[in-house]
Amino acid sequence: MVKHSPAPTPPAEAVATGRSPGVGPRPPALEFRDLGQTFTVRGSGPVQAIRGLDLRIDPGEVVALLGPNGAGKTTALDIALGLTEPTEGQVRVFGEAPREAIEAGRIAAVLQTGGLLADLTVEETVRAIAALYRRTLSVGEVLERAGIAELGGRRVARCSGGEQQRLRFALALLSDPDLLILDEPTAAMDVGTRREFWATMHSEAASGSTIIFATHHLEEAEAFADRIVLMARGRIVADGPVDRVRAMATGSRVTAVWNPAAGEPSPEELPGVTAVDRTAARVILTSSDSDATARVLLTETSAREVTISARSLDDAFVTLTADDPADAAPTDTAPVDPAPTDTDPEATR
Ligand SMILES: Nc1ncnc2c1ncn2[C@@H]1O[C@H](COP(=O)(O)OP(=O)(O)OP(=O)(O)O)[C@@H](O)[C@H]1O
Repeated sequence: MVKHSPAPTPPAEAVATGRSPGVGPRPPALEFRDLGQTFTVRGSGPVQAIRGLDLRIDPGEVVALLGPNGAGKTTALDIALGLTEPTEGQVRVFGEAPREAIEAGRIAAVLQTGGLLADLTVEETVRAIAALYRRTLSVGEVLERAGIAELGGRRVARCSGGEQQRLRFALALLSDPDLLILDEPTAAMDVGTRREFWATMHSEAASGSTIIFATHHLEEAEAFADRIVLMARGRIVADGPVDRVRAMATGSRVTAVWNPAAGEPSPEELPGVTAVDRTAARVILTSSDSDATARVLLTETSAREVTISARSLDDAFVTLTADDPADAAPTDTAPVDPAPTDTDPEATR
């Protein structure tokens, strides 16, 4: 888990009033309010890519935007970058319209694809883009920060996919942005390059940048982000710290032969339990914290033959994001599918 440097301590006056002198309260790095995006497609019906999205990301957070194909991740990021004007709702970047934030150099993006000129060298590419800005970091510094200082003289055409992606990252760093947006930045990278890329991003995050990245890889989100926003069909279906969302996505099934006696807790009261089912012989609990559930069952109740069934992370992720969006609460309390499967490997405790 990445540890961030703490936000700068405001002066006492600012603490007392909740405001910084002269500049007002610190606005969120990114805020969507009741955001909606409907695309009109000629020859077919409208496509609702984003529906009623409320999201607030504070400065210094590292947030992974997860979800299956078509969930609306790219559309949401495009709106944050001012590339798409939302059809409903509001978007603010550090309290401003996205275009203003971009003009002020406060937000930058590393997109999956993006024109790089094959015949320029890495350094020439950075110099060419730097010339478009009024003020930038030095070319040497961004190459260093992107981990490609030794590639300055190499032609872009000779760079690997991962190196080209680092070059895009160097370009994004030129304006020394406070908010970095990465849309599937490692999609074209092999495992080793991917690891190196995230190591570089770690140091950016450690210096206090806000980072939002879209990914399909739950493991990548888990390794790098401290918050996951899980989207499906244009809505948020889960939002919270990585451990919490991971627990929701990996919710286990705990079963026991148990008929609660007087004085024992009810199944619903056990820690981590999100759903309770019964068969003639057993009580079946869906739990976000199977260890805690089983511990109380074994130590504080008359339950016996306690079993825990692990669900695969991928299966759980699919279940969570495949829910009917109309039923999915846009909060961090999305339910985990309680349906047990016969093929779960069971471990008896
Ligand atoms: N310009 C467009 N015109 C019409 N429909 C669009 C447009 N852009 C996106 N969509 C549709 O909006 C929905 C959300 O797409 P989006 O690209 O935001 O999803 P995503 O989560 O980024 O998917 P992926 O993981 O595949 O990149 C999809 O149904 C997509 O087909």
